[in-house]
Amino acid sequence: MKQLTLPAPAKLNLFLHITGRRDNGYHELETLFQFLTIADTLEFTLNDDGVIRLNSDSPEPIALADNLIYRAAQALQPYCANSKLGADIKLTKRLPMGGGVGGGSSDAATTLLALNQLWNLQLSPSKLAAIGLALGADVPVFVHGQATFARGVGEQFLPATPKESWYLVVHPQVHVSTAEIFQHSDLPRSTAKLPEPTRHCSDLAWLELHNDCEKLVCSLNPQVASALEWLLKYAPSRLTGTGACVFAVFSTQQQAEQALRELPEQYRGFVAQGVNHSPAHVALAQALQSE
Ligand SMILES: C[C@@](CO)(OP(=O)(O)O)[C@H](O)COP(=O)(O)OP(=O)(O)OC[C@H]1O[C@@H](n2ccc(N)nc2=O)[C@H](O)[C@@H]1O
Ligand SMILES: Nc1ncnc2c1ncn2[C@@H]1O[C@H](COP(=O)(O)OP(=O)(O)O)[C@@H](O)[C@H]1O
Repeated sequence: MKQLTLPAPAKLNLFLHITGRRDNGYHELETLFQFLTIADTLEFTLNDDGVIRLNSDSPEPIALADNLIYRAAQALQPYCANSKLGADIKLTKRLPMGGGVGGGSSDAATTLLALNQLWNLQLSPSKLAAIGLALGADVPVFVHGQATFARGVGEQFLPATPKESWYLVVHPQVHVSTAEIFQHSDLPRSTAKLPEPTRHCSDLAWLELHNDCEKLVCSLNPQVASALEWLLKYAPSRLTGTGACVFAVFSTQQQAEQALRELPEQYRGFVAQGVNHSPAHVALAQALQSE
């Protein structure tokens, strides 16, 4: 295999509870991840000069050394017996950056999955997830590729099967710093741990759950508050991750598309379906089958 094109899907945190804080400052979370059908696209072409090149159409350029795609590829190079193996990578960016839909983490995970194949490394999913965790807390979820109830700081996973609803995701066009939210003194940090996580994930009792970052993010960013207020006129709605994106849940694509048509022009938005198997894994399996 010399070429591989894979999606890097978005995620939503259908809820996000903060249940404590560790001595190192990191927060203990309980959160439900589901993938979306909207994705960045990454095209990988094997080269034999040992160099990793990235060609990105991203509207917000990132220095190569900071790009999670480049960092993921670099993290795999020590596992390559043949030091002449490199990759030319083309990124088509569709996901809003730093919006709580996980685009950077997903790009990193797709890079790990693709180069594991192209460089024939045969690293297990657990090994790839461990390499990914060093790049970001959400990377392992994208590497495993299954909707997940996660506990701790990105290290305890239970497969989940939330309803594959349709979502209208709205980006209020502001940037929220994850680190700033987690450092804030007003962030609630003591939500009780869920007694029986699997029950909550399979029947999607998520309306009874919440996102502990939502109130603080809304109070610091009036644009997020007003986007959420607008969405709530249409359907149950919530913040994803630490924002800035907010989402509303609909039973049908038509309902979500209808609300999108009425989106005020100061926001950006898209409609996508929630899926419990990552589109990256579906595409990888198809590529391997047609080999
Ligand atoms: C909380 C989530 C939920 O999906 O938010 P989003 O980034 O998606 O909005 C993520 O796990 C975020 O993951 P990621 O964005 O990779 O965060 P990291 O780079 O690992 O951490 C950024 C900063 O947030 C704080 N942080 C992050 C995760 C965590 N469980 N506790 C923390 O206190 C730390 O101060 C850290 O330095
Ligand atoms: N390929 C990439 N795509 C998006 N963001 C990236 C990428 N590489 C590095 N980053 C950095 O990671 C940060 C978090 O990215 P992203 O995953 O989009 O945010 P979030 O976790 O809030 O959804 C961005 O603000 C950006 O600085």
